[in-house]
Amino acid sequence: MDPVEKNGVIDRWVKKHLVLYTGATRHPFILSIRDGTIDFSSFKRWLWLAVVMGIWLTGQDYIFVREFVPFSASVLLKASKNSDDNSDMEVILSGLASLSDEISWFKQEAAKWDVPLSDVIVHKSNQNYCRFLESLMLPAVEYSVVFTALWAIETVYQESFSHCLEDGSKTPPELLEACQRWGSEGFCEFCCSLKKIANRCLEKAPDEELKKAEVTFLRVLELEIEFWDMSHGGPK
Ligand SMILES: Cc1ncc(CNC=O)c(N)n1
Repeated sequence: MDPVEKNGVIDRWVKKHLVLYTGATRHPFILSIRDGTIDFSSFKRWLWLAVVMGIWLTGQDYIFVREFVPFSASVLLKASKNSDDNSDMEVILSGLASLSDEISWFKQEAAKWDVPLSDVIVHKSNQNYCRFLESLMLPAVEYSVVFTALWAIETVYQESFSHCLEDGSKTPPELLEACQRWGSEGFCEFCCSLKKIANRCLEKAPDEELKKAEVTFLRVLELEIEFWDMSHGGPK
């Protein structure tokens, strides 16, 4: 593939796999937070459900994030060894710093709702996702491949939650704080930095590696959809 054609790999992939991408970033769970698409008689019940599901997913997300931290650290390690740009490390490090903040927030939320995080039972979909992260932590997995995963994981959350904050959304106030965590301007800029780095790495990647990164991108989208799907399965 000639270099011009490789430009903006990420945008090309998003366009090519738009159905799956939209499936992850506009999942019915997210749309139900945003739209309040319900008849008014059941509004209270819906609000209650949304809040309960939000809290339950928070417990699952806490478990996910505890696996996502070592994954991000493994990307950092690869950056220190393979990257030709020193600023990659700073971007990854800032991501790790916000994960530290996020873990404290999860604990605080759990205390507020009186749900002990130590008792959370890991859902099968979440377990699959954590296993996938583990497989990416192996030293042999290329920097461009893991970076694509990092970009995709963060961006699905950013796009989903910023959608819940757009004008006209009817997000329950109890969930606003969660939405602001990932829907904020700052997190959006962070995802943009991730995208630039991912594009830079992918432009230089040999075709074989590029194929692997694309498959990894699709796997993240599927796993994110399955993560949201837990909201109608409930605790299992
Ligand atoms: C399932 C999932 N995907 C992405 C994120 C966002 N990254 C870190 O917080 C998250 N918390 N959980």
